[in-house]
Amino acid sequence: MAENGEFSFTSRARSTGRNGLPRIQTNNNNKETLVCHDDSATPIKAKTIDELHSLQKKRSTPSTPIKSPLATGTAADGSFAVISEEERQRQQLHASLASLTRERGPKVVKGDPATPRKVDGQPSTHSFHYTSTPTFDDNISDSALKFTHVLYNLSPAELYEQAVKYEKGSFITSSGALATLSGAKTGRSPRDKRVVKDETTERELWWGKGSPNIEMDEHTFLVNRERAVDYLNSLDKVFVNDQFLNWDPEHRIKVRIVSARAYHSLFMHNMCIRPTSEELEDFGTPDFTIYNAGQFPCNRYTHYMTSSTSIDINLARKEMVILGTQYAGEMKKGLFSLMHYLMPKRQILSLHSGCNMGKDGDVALFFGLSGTGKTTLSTDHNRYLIGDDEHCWSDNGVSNIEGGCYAKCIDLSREKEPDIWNAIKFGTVLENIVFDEHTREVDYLDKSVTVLIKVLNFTYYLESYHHAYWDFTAAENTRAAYPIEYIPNAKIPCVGPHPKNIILLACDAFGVLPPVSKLSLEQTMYHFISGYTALVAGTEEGVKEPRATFSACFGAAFIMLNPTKYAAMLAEKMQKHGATGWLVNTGWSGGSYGSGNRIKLAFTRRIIDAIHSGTLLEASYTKTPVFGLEIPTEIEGVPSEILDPENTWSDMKAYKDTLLKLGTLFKKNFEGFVNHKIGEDNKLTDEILAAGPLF
Ligand SMILES: Nc1ncnc2c1ncn2[C@@H]1O[C@H](COP(=O)(O)OP(=O)(O)O)[C@@H](O)[C@H]1O
Ligand SMILES: C=C(OP(=O)(O)O)C(=O)O
Ligand SMILES: [Ca+2]
Ligand SMILES: [Mn+2]
Repeated sequence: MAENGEFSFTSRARSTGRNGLPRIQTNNNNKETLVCHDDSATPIKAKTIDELHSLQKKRSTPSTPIKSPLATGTAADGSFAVISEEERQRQQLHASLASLTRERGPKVVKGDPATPRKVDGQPSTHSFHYTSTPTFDDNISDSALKFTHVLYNLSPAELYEQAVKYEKGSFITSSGALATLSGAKTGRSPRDKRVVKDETTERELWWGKGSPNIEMDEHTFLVNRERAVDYLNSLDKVFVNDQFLNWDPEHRIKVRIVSARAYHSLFMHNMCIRPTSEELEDFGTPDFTIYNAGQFPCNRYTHYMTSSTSIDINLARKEMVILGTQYAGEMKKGLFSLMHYLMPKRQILSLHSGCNMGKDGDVALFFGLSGTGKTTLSTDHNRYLIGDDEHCWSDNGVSNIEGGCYAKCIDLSREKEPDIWNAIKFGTVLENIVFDEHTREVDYLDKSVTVLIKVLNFTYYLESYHHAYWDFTAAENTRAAYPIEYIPNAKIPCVGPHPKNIILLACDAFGVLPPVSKLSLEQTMYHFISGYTALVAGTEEGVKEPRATFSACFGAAFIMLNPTKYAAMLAEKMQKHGATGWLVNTGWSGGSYGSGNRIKLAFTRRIIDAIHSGTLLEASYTKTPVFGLEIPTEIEGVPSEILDPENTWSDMKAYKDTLLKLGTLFKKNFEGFVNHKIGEDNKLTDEILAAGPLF
């Protein structure tokens, strides 16, 4: 017989029950009651499982004292009506989701349909309370009667749960990041980006050859908008994010993002500026709204539609519609296009650049096309990160447009990029990466998901001439999106003084541009307008060759006005603030792709260090043929022989041919700009022209 006081089989005589089975006794002293009694735990308040679960979640406390439930507002007829703050917000959301052609619907309800809210107490910032909570049955009704549940500004934890529960391909990785799939598109679709041409935009925007703005009319926009809104309303629930763009408080823009996926909502939560609870309560009407119905295609019978994807911007309506692509970068870069329109109107220059600041307040901008190193090089353990991709330069200095970073993570390593590596944790969205099914450890070398898409793009090629281009942005485009504060030395608020160094990044897969050259103002403008890079894309399996890309202002896909407008503003600002321009090749050395190698990241970092510290400005220089670039003879930590590409190629004829080939490509590209005036007179324009390759 056990005497340890925990439990024992007691003697038959004393404990046999009606069925003759011995009772279990936990306490020898408790002979009277003879019930199982666990007194090791403290008693809990809940009497039922449901009650217990209700204790698990504490209601968010409103950040400001609850406003009187009855606030005054003005009704449409001008009379004073009494509406609550809740009702005002509901009407706001309803307006965002309403059809423009149907009078009834949708019925907008805040909160998850799967977890109906209790009707009691005070309103919280995150849920509305209704006397009759809709059930799933309501959704079997027709479109005018069904409920659309709005999941409004959910937290990352809530979005994780939504993603893992309802979205195929969503998993938590070993470091806590949310792994997602963006579907068939793993990069942007620049040939499917359309802008409504109306009287104003016809006059103001850049149209025609070289412009990223493919025209569409207002009516077609509305057809696509309705398609997106109908799709969103057909769902049980949609996600709504209300957030900000631009850390400059004077020029902050309020954006609303309506989307169907938790992935999209979390992505934008990370990428836009997150409002405080107070700011959210006073958010009001957004300045711009995105309708992301990316899972749903556009209709090829609709005028202007050349594929099943369309990303449509209507500046007059302050709206953007996404159909047929779930690549989240479309939203971020779509808003960037908007800023490229709004900011120059206010004499503020919008820039496709990374930005960081030294301990002494020296600011550097990093311009470059996708994959040239803006994110990698602006993330620098010895400097404050202002932002990795989109900035504004105003009379006050620089400000980041975004609240997060979007890093490429192909071949990412902890050793080479520790800050980005460590940012991939809970809250971070990881797109299209591959992980171990059991340990959930990510294999950053694995390109399987994005490689598969190369084949898909080839299918598009057969389907339509419009897609007869190589999609550079999609290949090997695995990505991580994280809030900027995940980088330990982020500068919050993300603003800084006027830049001292303007670094133009080019990934020259031809291997003929020097690792670094110091530029005159005219050369800076020439290379800024050219916007050169050459990446490598596999055309057929096993055959890879560099291809030159020229993208005005290092971001032609996003600019709205003629490139000369931005160029003139940059020249004026650089002159006024005495900034120095640099051209840094983060691409190949010792030969083109195939024979040479990509310049080691460690060497590029030493080059950038020397720019920041000012030592490179003091170095001695020689001039290169063809491009006329000033190259330093020595940089600490970098082998001197690689500073002049001529020294690194073994085949001198091949080097000279390649150099001339690239020079010719530059000249040809610039022909498109020779007739445009930059700045007040023709003097600067002529000087910029003369700053290009001469041979
Ligand atoms: N010398 C180098 N300089 C910069 N990046 C390099 C270099 N060598 C390799 N890389 C890789 O190139 C990629 C640059 O991408 P990223 O910084 O995201 O570009 P961007 O932000 O301009 O699109 C990263 O994956 C980085 O690791
Ligand atoms: C998000 C993008 O930006 P980048 O590659 O310049 O970082 C993109 O081009 O899709
Ligand atoms: Ca980037
Ligand atoms: Mn970018």
